[in-house]
Amino acid sequence: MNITITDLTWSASGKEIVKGVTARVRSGELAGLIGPNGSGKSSLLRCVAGLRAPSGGSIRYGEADISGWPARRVARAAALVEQSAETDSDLRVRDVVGLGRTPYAGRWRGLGRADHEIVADALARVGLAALADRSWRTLSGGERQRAHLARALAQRTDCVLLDEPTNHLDLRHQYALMDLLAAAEQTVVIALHDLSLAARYCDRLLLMHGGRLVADGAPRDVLTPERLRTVFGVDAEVGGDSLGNLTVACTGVAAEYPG
Ligand SMILES: Nc1ncnc2c1ncn2[C@@H]1O[C@H](COP(=O)(O)OP(=O)(O)OP(=O)(O)O)[C@@H](O)[C@H]1O
Repeated sequence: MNITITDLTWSASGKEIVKGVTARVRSGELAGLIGPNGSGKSSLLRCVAGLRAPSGGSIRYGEADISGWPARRVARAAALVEQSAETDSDLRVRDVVGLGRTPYAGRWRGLGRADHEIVADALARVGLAALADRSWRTLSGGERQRAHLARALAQRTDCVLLDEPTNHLDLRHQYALMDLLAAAEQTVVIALHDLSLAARYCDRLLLMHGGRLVADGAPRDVLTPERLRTVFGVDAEVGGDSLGNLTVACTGVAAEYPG
């Protein structure tokens, strides 16, 4: 399913935070949302996930404008993994992942057999099958992050939106997560700080700066040394590894950075 964002604006506390963003993520694409701290990535993702009502513009899933959609309808189309998604109560891991089935549950009934199978499959895909009956409280940060991804997978949506899902993960799990997303048939938008991961895995990159979308294209077109200096404030070398993957190596803080 395509996600079409048209002239999207979102304001909070009287301040415009997302400023007229227009972009289209095509069905099945893995799109990376990059930009410095405070550039508006999470705000944009939350609008796309229907959790924030835009102050202007529109978001369409396929041909349908989602404004006015009830949360349950949005949750059947797009799953969001938030940056520090917390789950307070002392649930088992499989119960937390089972929350992904909520948009499909009847009012008075719990999960059915098919739901339990979907939960087990999602846990297996993120490598957490062995921890299914563990208490949520006992999980490490990285295990929690993977369980939140499993919850999103269990939601069985056409779109998956992820806000910095790699930030607690060790290297192997970062690459495993990106492999999983790259192989997924869903439309994926992922906010990432790690530009090497973004360069290697994403079909295209959306670069945010100061609430605006300042570049949108293939990683090798977006990640130029000039943009890394002016947008991120770093000096960097953009090159390739022996497998032909694009690489970004920061060499230091740029001497001049307008912010
Ligand atoms: N509810 C709010 N009220 C006021 N300001 C907000 C609100 N939500 C976000 N902001 C501000 O909007 C800006 C963009 O925030 P956002 O979280 O979208 O950035 P980000 O690119 O995801 O940053 P990071 O990389 O640090 O996670 C920040 O300056 C933030 O302080």
